[in-house]
Amino acid sequence: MTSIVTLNSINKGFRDGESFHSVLSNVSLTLTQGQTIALTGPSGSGKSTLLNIIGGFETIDSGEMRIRQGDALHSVSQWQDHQWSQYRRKNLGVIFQQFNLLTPLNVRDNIQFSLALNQLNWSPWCDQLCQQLGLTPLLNRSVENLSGGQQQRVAIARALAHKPQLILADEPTGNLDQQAGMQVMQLLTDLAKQANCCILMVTHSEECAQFMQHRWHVENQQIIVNPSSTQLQG
Ligand SMILES: Nc1ncnc2c1ncn2[C@@H]1O[C@H](COP(=O)(O)OP(=O)(O)OP(=O)(O)O)[C@@H](O)[C@H]1O
Repeated sequence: MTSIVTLNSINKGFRDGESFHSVLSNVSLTLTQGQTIALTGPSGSGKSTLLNIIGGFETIDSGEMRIRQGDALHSVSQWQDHQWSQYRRKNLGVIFQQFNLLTPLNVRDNIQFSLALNQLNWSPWCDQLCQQLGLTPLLNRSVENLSGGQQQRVAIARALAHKPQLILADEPTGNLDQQAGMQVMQLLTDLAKQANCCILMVTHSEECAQFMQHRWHVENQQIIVNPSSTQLQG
């Protein structure tokens, strides 16, 4: 199994006035190529914080994070902004609950925009993505006029268009009804498998978690890998 991100004994907390609030304590984990993980845990336990650390949107207080670029894992401790930007553009796809599409643009331009950031052109893979996501007839439609399920399918196409090694998803079906949510989960997992992408997905939904191969549960500043049902209930 090829490791793409490793965290080694990392700590993260936030300062609140005079006090310090520890969120993740001495956490070690490895994300590997093609692995899919549901990240669950109580509200405020640190799920989004973990996603933000792995995406380079939050720094760690101590410990070591390493990220694969090419043939090797590199420590990010000395990375400058431009190295984080390059990592995010090339290696990362992000899917949010609120879709975060460029609303004045049509479907094709939303996907093309993300490719252009990597100096990539529209490829047969993009045609395949659109086909499987049911977006081909919608390519010239403005995204603001699409339904929630359609918009989330555009967000998935955009996140996967450059075949990133890692997809970070934060409640990707949180704004969708049950049926659209399950359809989006099926498409996301099928397409990520075709592209050999790892998915780390925050979810509060048991149905969504079932689509992932693994479950990581955040509680008491720790991550429990593949928890028992007793641990999930607390
Ligand atoms: N930028 C910040 N400044 C201060 N505190 C923060 C910041 N970001 C997160 N926190 C705190 O860290 C803790 C973990 O927050 P986080 O958003 O990671 O939780 P979560 O598990 O994703 O919660 P939810 O399921 O409610 O979205 C919370 O107590 C939150 O208030």
